[in-house]
Amino acid sequence: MSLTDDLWSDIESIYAEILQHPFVRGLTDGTLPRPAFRHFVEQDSLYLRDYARALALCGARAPQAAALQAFVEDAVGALAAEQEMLAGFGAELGEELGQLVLPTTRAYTSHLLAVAHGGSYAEAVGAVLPCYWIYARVGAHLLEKSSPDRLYARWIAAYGDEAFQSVVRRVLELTDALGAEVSPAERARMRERFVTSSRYEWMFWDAAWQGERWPV
Ligand SMILES: Cc1ncc(CO)c(N)n1
Repeated sequence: MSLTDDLWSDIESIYAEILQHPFVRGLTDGTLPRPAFRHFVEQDSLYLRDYARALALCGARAPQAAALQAFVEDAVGALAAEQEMLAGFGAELGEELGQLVLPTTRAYTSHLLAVAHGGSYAEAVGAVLPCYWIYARVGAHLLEKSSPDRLYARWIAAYGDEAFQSVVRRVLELTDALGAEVSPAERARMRERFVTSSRYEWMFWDAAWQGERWPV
């Protein structure tokens, strides 16, 4: 099995839970309450800044120029997405978005940055991959249904669209090339990082749905 086949088989059940989540279902049927979407947009704009840092680190550590270029381009893409969250969606959501990084966002970005700084290059790729791949799969899935809500339809279009899908294909190819080189122990570590990030992806939607706050 290719590395990406192994990775996806590890998160099949997490992915199924993401598609079932009321936040995700609420995007397509339009029932998602605005405050939950607002929570998501606010936290995602904060997330994207650190995600861009993690991608830039992957790029800096990549042994080959093609991977350096891919990750650095995607870091710039994540910063553009941050601006789109703030300007494009934030403006429509009324009041200025908050700046407080909430627990799940902090936990997820801390995980990404810890692995990107302290793990191997391959582990760093394992950690960032769910951010690409789960959004591409969720985006493509939701695109089939779109949404009666104009704002949600726009969010779906951004992640379902072909430009994002091709960015994700490039990183999947690069991951499989890496899979052919790494030791079994390294492959196991990549899988662990990948599963952890995937769990955080589910938690990120759930935090917005629950209106997560710091308890004290
Ligand atoms: C939490 C999260 N994961 C992944 C993406 C897409 O890269 C995003 N915008 N937000």
